[in-house]
Amino acid sequence: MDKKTRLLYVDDEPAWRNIFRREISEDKRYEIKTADSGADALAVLNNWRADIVLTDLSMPGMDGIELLQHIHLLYPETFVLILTGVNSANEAVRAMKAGAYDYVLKPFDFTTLQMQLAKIIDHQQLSNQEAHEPDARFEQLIGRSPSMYQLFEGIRRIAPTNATVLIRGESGTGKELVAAAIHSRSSRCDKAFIPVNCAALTESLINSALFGHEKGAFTGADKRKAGFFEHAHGGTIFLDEIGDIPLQTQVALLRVLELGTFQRVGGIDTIQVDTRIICATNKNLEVAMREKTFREDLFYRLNVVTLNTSPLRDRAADIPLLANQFLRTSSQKHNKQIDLIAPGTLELLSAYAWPGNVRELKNAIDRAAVFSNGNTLLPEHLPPELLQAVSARHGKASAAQMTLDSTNLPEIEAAVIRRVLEDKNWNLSQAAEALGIARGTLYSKIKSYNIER
Ligand SMILES: Nc1ncnc2c1ncn2[C@@H]1O[C@H](COP(=O)(O)OP(=O)(O)OP(=O)(O)O)[C@@H](O)[C@H]1O
Repeated sequence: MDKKTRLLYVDDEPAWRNIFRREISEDKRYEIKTADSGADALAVLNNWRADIVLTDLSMPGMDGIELLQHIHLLYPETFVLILTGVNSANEAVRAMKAGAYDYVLKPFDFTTLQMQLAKIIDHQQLSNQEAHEPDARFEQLIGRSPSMYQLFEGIRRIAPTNATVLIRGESGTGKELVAAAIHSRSSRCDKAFIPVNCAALTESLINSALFGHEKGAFTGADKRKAGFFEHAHGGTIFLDEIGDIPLQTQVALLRVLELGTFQRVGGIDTIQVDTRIICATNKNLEVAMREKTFREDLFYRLNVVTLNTSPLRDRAADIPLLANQFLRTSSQKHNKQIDLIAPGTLELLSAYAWPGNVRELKNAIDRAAVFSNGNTLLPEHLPPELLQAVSARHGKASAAQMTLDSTNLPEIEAAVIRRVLEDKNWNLSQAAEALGIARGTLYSKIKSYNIER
C-alpha cells in the first residue's frame, strides 16, 4: 500500500480543527494531525514530518506567513497551503508572495480542497524521483568554501553539548539554518525547535510571547497561554535578532540563562524549563553595550560559544552551487523546466556583491525563474539592479561586455542591453552609463542588434 500523505492542520480556532478532522479523516489516503498555534505546529513537525501543512493566516503569536517562512527554511520539502477568509484577496496575495504553494478559502469547499491536495501529491511524487545532490550539504546548509567547512566543523563540535550559542553574521547568511543544524545534531533533536524573531515582536507582546501569560494578565488574555520557552521545553529555542530585545526582557532572559526559570506574565508561579538557547544577531552588540541598549551581563552569558556566518561576497565558490540548488526548487515551484544557468549568468552572479547575502541570491534566482521561458537562465532574466550594480562596479568592463567576453553570445549582450534600456525608460544616456559604455557605442549596438522599443 502507498505511504499515506501526512497533513498538518494549524488553526487557533478549535471549531475549524474539528471540521477539518471530521471531513478529511474519512479519506484513508491521509494521516492527520492538528496544531493550535505556529509554535505548536513547529513542535509537531519536529518529529512528525508533514508532507503538507494547511495553516490559518491570522493567529496570535506567530501568524501563518511567519510559520510558512520557518517551514520553508527548516523543512523545504513540505508544501504549505494558507487558509484565508473569502473576502481577503489581499491576504491571499500576501500569502502567495511569501511562497505559499496555494491558498484555500474559508469556509472550505472540501471538493476543491481535495483537488488542491491531489495536485500537490502529484508534484511531490515527481520531485521524489529527482536525484538529490549529497555533496557540500550539511543538514539544510549548502556550501563548499573553506569558511563553510569551518562552520560545519564548529556545528559538529558544539551540537552535542548543552552550551548556549551566539551566531553572528550579516542578514541572510543562514543563521537560522545554523541554529536548526545545531538542534538536529543534538540529543534534543526529537523535541521542539522553536525559532522566534525577536525584532517582529512589539515591546508589549514580547514577554507574553516568550514566557506565556496567565488568564486576566491583560485585556484579551481570556485564558492561560504557554509561551515559546514552555513550547521548547526539552528542545531548543532560537532567539533571532537578539540585539533588538527590550531591556526588561533582557533581565528575564538573563534569569532563564542563569536559573532556567521564569514567570508567566501576570503569574507568580516559578516555571522551570530545560530549554537550550541559541541566539543570533546581525548587530554589533559591543556597540549596543556601549550605547546601553544591551546589557553587559547578558552579553557575556551569551557570548560563551560563538559561531560566525560569513557574507556571501567572501565565498564566491558557493555561488554556483547555491544558485543551481535554488534554481531546482524555483523551477519546480513555478511549474517550469529550467535546468541550466548560462555561463554568462553565472559570471554576473559571481561578480555581484550580494549585500542581502544568500537570501538575496535565492530571491534573484526565484525571480529569474519566473521570467525565463526556456530551459536556461539568461542574464536578461536577472534583476536589472544586479546588472547595473555589476557594471557600475566593473567600470568599463560592463555587465554586457563581461557576458559577451565570457560566452561570445551576441544575443545575450542584446538581451542585457534591452533590459537596461527598458529599465531606464529608453533614456540612452542613463542606459549607457548603467552599462558602462559610451552613448555612441550603445547607439550602434542598438542598431546592429536591431533592438526596438
Ligand atoms: N548556506 C546556505 N545554504 C542554503 N540556503 C541558505 C544558506 N544560507 C542561507 N540560506 C537561505 O537564505 C535565506 C536566509 O537564511 P536565514 O534566514 O537562515 O538567514 P539569517 O542569517 O538568519 O538572516 P536574518 O539575520 O535576516 O534573520 C533562507 O531562505 C535560507 O534557506
